[in-house]
Amino acid sequence: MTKYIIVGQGLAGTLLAYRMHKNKIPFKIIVDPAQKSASEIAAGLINPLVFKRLTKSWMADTLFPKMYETYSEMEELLSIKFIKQKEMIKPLAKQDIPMWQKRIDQGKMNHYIDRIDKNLKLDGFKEIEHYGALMQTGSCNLNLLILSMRHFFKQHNYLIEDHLKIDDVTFTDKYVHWKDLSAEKIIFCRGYQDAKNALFPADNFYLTKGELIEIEAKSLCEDYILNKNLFVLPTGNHHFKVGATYQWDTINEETSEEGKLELLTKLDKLIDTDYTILNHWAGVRPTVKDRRPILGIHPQNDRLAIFNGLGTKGVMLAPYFSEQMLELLENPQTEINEEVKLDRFF
Ligand SMILES: Cc1cc2nc3c(=O)[nH]c(=O)nc-3n(C[C@H](O)[C@H](O)[C@H](O)COP(=O)(O)OP(=O)(O)OC[C@H]3O[C@@H](n4cnc5c(N)ncnc54)[C@H](O)[C@@H]3O)c2cc1C
Repeated sequence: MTKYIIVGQGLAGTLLAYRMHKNKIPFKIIVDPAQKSASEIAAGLINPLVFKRLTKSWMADTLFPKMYETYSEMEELLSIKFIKQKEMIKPLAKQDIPMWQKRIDQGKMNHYIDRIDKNLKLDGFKEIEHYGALMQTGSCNLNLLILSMRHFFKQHNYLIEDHLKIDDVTFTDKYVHWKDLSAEKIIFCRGYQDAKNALFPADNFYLTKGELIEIEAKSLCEDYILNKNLFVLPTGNHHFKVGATYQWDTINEETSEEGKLELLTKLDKLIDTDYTILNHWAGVRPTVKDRRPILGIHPQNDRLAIFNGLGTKGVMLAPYFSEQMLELLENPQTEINEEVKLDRFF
């Protein structure tokens, strides 16, 4: 008997489980390590802006402080560093400059835009005529975070490595049961696998496949993250993650030659140095039709809950919304953000 069963140990399950541990709430977390997880391959880029119309990312001012606070707590808990802050350089076309200047003059993005400038020559990159430089940007080494937390959960006897089949989950008056485990509630955090979860309404996800590569480039500058149509993220030892693609027509976890070609074509427009491809990954982002996370307890079955829909920005969203999710589980009357409520699909 435990209080909560969490299914899935990607970013969503990991952050929710971390909060339960922190609050000394009994739980078990089930993960099938053979089931691919977007979190284990994602680049983990942290970027507060949406470049298209140069706006702040949804709720950035609220999400950012919680994100840095939570990850630094977890770094301390695990005695490892998985967050790296690094300035991001966004090469600009001449016609972009007035909009960037306007945003700087308006003063609403002073936390995030450091400056616009020109003529930047970085080792291994083609000369950048105009650019914007961003602050509070960086990356989260998600693979390290997820696997270190898996080790931590194992040590504390929270983790069950198994594949959960929906048909094996049963409900009685007050409890939910799976194999020999019983709990007050089960929370699904299975990433894109929950797009086909028979226990919840269908057709709310609009999944996005993504591919990225890792390269080694001995003479490429490692001081900044470059972001123009794709990102070039230094990860140390002359290694860089380069990504990502957005594909909506074919949803699977297979790497493709087209995906690789798309990335290499864009990369070659940005850099002029030799490199070797070390890795190529593909995964599926749990993106929702209205682009908002999904949090909630099932209105017709209060033993059933979901925390999902972290989409393209899981690193920013998971810390804040895992806290809201736990508050909701502990007190179902808690008012959470309207836009993320599971109720919107009923
Ligand atoms: C190519 C790519 C690049 C990305 N880049 C970024 C980025 O730069 N920045 C950013 O913020 N976000 C990025 N994302 C998005 C980010 O990865 C997601 O928002 C986030 O990882 C989703 O986490 P999740 O826990 O919901 O899902 P997942 O990470 O997919 O986790 C699902 C979990 O459920 C488990 N599971 C599934 N089915 C079962 C079952 N039946 N039984 C037991 N366990 C099960 C899986 O093993 C896994 O542990 C990227 C995604 C992709 C694909």
